[in-house]
Amino acid sequence: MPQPPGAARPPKRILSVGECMVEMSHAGDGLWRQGFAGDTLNTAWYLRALLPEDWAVDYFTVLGTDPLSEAMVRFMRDAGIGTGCIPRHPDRVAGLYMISLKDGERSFTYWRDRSAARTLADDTTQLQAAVEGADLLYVSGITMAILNDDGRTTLLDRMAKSRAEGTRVAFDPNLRPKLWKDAASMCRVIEEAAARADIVLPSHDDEAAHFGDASLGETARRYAALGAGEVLVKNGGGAMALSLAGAAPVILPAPGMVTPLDTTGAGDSFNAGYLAARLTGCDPHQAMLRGHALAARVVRHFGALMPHDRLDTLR
Ligand SMILES: O=C(O)C(=O)C[C@H](O)[C@H](O)COP(=O)(O)O
Repeated sequence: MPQPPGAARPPKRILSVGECMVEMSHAGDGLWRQGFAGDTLNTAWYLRALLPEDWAVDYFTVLGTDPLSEAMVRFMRDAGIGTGCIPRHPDRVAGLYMISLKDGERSFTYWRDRSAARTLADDTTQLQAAVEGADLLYVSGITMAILNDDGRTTLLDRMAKSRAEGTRVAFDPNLRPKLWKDAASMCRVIEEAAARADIVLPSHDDEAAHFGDASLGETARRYAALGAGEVLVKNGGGAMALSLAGAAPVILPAPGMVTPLDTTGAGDSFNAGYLAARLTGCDPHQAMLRGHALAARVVRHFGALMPHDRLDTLR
């Protein structure tokens, strides 16, 4: 509907869907720091830091009624992330993960088998209500991994419907074999989800390990062939590949590597930098540079989430 002159434009809205967990990360001297993180929340966190105020960034998951679930919702709300559509499960609690580091490269141990978030697609109406009105829907392979078969079908349908209704759908395959029953189901569901996305943001090392892609270009081509109009293949801080509208991939040189302290959140923060730039009018090359600049900061920090006030200069 046309707006009367001078009327404020309604806010644009991103909805990120997935699981936020209690995070235990290194604090030095054998101590552990408790935070909150999870790939889709990490991207929402950095999107909130980067996007102007006329964008709403909302998160959809399911949490428990336990004190840590309460603290998690407060944590998101205090950061300016919308939590209004997060339902509570009466008997399940928030999941937990711990970061182990070897030369700055992270690996994760999870306690999330019965987390509340696993039920996020059990109620179709609730999910649909959360997605309604979103300009961008953001989902990852981890979101897919934590659901049961019915939940996966529900979320895949929602992605397809939202896309048909004009919501842009962005997807990071974020391959986590530990969360899947076997590699074949992981690869099948990841491709089904990617086939319902406009923007796909895979990481080449994971894709090479699980899909056998011999090059960055091959990863880009594979996802473009599934129907994504925009595929940006991340590459651990090195040169990346971009495929637009099914055209042959081009290689984008990256501006230089940094020595990481903890790579947790590198991919998620890159996605936020890239998407925030794309949503505010940058071309994919500029957006890649923004994503890279943010991820280069994040890997110099322990844990997935850097405080917003340390990101001021990136806005
Ligand atoms: O593994 C999960 O389920 C999590 O959500 C924990 C982590 O916060 C992200 O996985 C970090 O993701 P990267 O940006 O790829 O380092």
